[in-house]
Amino acid sequence: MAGLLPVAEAQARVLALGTPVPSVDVALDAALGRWATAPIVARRTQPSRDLSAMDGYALRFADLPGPLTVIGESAAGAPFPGAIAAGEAVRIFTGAAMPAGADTVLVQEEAGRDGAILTLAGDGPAHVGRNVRRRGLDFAEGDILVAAGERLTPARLAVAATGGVARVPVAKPVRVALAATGDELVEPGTPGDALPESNRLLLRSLLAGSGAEIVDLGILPDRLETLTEAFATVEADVLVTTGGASVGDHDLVRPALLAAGATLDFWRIALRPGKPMLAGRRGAMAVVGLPGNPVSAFVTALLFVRPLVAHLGGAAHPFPPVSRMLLGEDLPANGERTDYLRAEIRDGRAFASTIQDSSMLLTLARSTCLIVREPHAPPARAGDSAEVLIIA
Ligand SMILES: Nc1nc2c(c(=O)[nH]1)N[C@H]1C(S)=C(S)[C@@H](COP(=O)(O)OP(=O)(O)OC[C@H]3O[C@@H](n4cnc5c(N)ncnc54)[C@H](O)[C@@H]3O)O[C@H]1N2
Ligand code: MOO
Repeated sequence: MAGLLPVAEAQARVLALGTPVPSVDVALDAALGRWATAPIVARRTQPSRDLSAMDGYALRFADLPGPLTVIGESAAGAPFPGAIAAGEAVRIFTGAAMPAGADTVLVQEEAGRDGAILTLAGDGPAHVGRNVRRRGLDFAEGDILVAAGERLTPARLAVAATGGVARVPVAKPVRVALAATGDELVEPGTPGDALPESNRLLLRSLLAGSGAEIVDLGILPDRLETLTEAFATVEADVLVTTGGASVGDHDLVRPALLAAGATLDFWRIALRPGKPMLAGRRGAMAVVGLPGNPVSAFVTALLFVRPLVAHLGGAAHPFPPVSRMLLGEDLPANGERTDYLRAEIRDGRAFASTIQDSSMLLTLARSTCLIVREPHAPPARAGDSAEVLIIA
């Protein structure tokens, strides 16, 4: 279709519309889901000294099979103060410091104990150093624990804490203004038969846990003056609208944005669902106008809005990761738009839903992935490998 922007080009242009957000240091507890804006470097070595990996006896490997004399105890947080000499052992527990002179731990299941006398009751350690965690096994002071641009996952926060880091550099919250448009829409839970508005909830949920701060503009009516006023006065890093993006007489988002002083970068993408998406700027604020159909709003939010917010939040890899999956059924040749087919994964295979209508939320809700079909892709066969985006 002439004039429609390819998806990858549209994605690059949307990222370029954003204005970088400054960094700030926050406590680890406030950083989950955000991105490190600078490398997080270990301030300590882990473990900071040689530790036992097991409950048992610290000894000198050369002294085995013994018998040995137990001269004391080393517990985590209460190390044995002295050193062991030839023929001696120290009772030791997991995580406790190795006493000076010991090089190996005999696990207690393979030890015989009679008073202070320790004997070998099994095969014993296979080699010197067995069951000892050497100083620096995990990382050393100065090592990079989290690279700039990486997401702060639970494990990365835990390694930062272990590295002696209490505050981490992240982007300030990205302010995302959300506006639904449409005279037919009511807030969810409103009695009656009117259409509950669901796109803002979808967007809030997709952005949850990424450090975004939502500026809620609510449901706006299909009135040019009201939309213009809202778009001209909102203050945010990103404005996301839904609905009113197409060509109907009541599709007023584009004229309202222009009247509000925004400039449009593009309108309409070679994408199904989501063709009528538009993008531009008003001053330093990026503007993304999503189509109103809920599935179109979901797909465009996944491909454009969440990556833009991640990019402004410092993400090195803001786009949704692509996986591969075998197709469960044949697929017909594709048309000129990149298609994101709602599909379910069963037994490791992706089955596309029979009806791919962009208004059908239940189909989307039941889907676990989107099958990506490139423009003009030839027919595909069951068992072929296909690109998918995992969505649930
Ligand atoms: N003559 C043409 N008509 C349409 C075209 C076209 O190229 N030529 N494109 C179609 C495509 S593709 C899409 S997608 C839709 C998108 O249109 P709009 O962005 O203008 O969306 P609306 O008309 O406002 O709404 C579409 C549909 O979705 C419902 N909706 C809207 N907002 C919400 C919301 N926040 N929560 C729940 N549901 C919502 C709305 O009631 C409509 O049913 O245009 C095609 N038309
Ligand atoms: O391309 Mo529209 O987004 O499907 O229904």
